[in-house]
Amino acid sequence: MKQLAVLGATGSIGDSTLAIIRKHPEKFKVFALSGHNNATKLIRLALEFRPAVVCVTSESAYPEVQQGLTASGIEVTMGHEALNQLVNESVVDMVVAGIVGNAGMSSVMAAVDAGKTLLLANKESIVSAGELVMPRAREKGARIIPLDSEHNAIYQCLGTSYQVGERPVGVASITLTASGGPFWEKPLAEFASITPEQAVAHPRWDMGAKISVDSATLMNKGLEVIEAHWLFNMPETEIGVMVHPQSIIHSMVNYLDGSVLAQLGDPDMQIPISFGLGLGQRITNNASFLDLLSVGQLQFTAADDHKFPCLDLARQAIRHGGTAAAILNAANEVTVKAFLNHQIGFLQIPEMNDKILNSLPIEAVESMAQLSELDRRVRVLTQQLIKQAN
Ligand SMILES: NC(=O)C1=CN([C@@H]2O[C@H](COP(=O)(O)OP(=O)(O)OC[C@H]3O[C@@H](n4cnc5c(N)ncnc54)[C@H](OP(=O)(O)O)[C@@H]3O)[C@@H](O)[C@H]2O)C=CC1
Ligand SMILES: CC(=O)[C@@H](O)[C@H](O)COP(=O)(O)O
Ligand SMILES: [Mn+2]
Repeated sequence: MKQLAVLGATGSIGDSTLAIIRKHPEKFKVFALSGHNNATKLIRLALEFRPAVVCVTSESAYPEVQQGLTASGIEVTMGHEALNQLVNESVVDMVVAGIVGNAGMSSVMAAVDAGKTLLLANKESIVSAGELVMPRAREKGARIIPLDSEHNAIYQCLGTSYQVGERPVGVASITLTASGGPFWEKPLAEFASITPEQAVAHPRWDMGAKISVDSATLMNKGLEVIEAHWLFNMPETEIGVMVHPQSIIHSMVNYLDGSVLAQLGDPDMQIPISFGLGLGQRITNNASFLDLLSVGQLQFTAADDHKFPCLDLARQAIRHGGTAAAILNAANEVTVKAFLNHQIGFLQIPEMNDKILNSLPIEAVESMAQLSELDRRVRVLTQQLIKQAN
């Protein structure tokens, strides 16, 4: 029986994870759940899964959750410090990192520091702090299993002896597939009028709002190139991106001898998450089986950097090195939120991300404290830029 801490349990990754756990009560026990603002859902999940601890990271949602769980005997804690403590509990075998954004960074580092098995969906923490997280994972013996569908696909193709963080042997390059998002075929001239409602309507995946907007700008693919750079220890030049609108091939490994291995499946996060939860062993989930005859055709095209500049911004950030990716990531979190709140237009997301990335000094990455302070500073500067534009 594996004891799990499911962070971001109230979100989309939380939903997919808990749907698999529901199927395997003999294999998994939920030790802890975390949520931020959605008190009602967190209470409901806690009463269903009966964890020992529930952590509410938002101060304003805490009283409601505490009250809702008083009679249950479940311990309710509050804040990110408390979250890091529960991740560190000796009984925890696996941590599912399903928090969105840089807010997940300290708990990812806490899991790595505690030498836990980390099932990683929260890509932003690796984008910002990969230079610190990866060596610390090696030092502490923490096993990282990527849940992000592309990275999980690469991980599956690399085989069971591969350890995340190693440079894969015999590999010339990897290719990350991208759906292209909802605007792949839309003319650039129409981008200025794109609404948040249109942007979150992803054609293939059912995900949270932030990652859905990232998919629409192709920043998601940019963040994934940076994530792959750290997880697979590969240079940016060996990480290709190909638009594949059907989202059936989740990514590919191009071996030195010309062989290409790919992982295929219906676009359902339960597939990569169940591979992670099973620690490489196949366990059942609720996903459908792929029927290629009904899919019919698989298409591939090159990414369009002119229409979607965010992908290239991410490549620039890797080439700059140091704190560049953390700057880009923080700016993007703020611009995406402003777009979702109707404060800026769709085209201003890449424009402002570019402006922030290319106006701040880039430093060597030294500590988590430095990255947290930088994150705070970039958010303030990006907010100022948004204010000036309005
Ligand atoms: N959804 C997907 O299919 C995929 C997601 N990912 C990655 O997984 C992560 C989660 O994405 P997704 O599940 O879609 O996002 P959601 O928006 O659906 O869920 C986000 C979760 O994080 C919690 N949360 C939000 N803000 C904070 C905060 N400041 N501190 C602590 N917790 C917070 C939310 O709590 P609450 O709702 O209670 O406020 C919720 O539990 C992202 O990094 C994303 O890029 C990667 C691949 C696929
Ligand atoms: C499910 C998943 O891993 C997402 O990151 C997905 O890849 C988003 O789709 P895009 O390819 O459109 O970014
Ligand atoms: Mn992905």
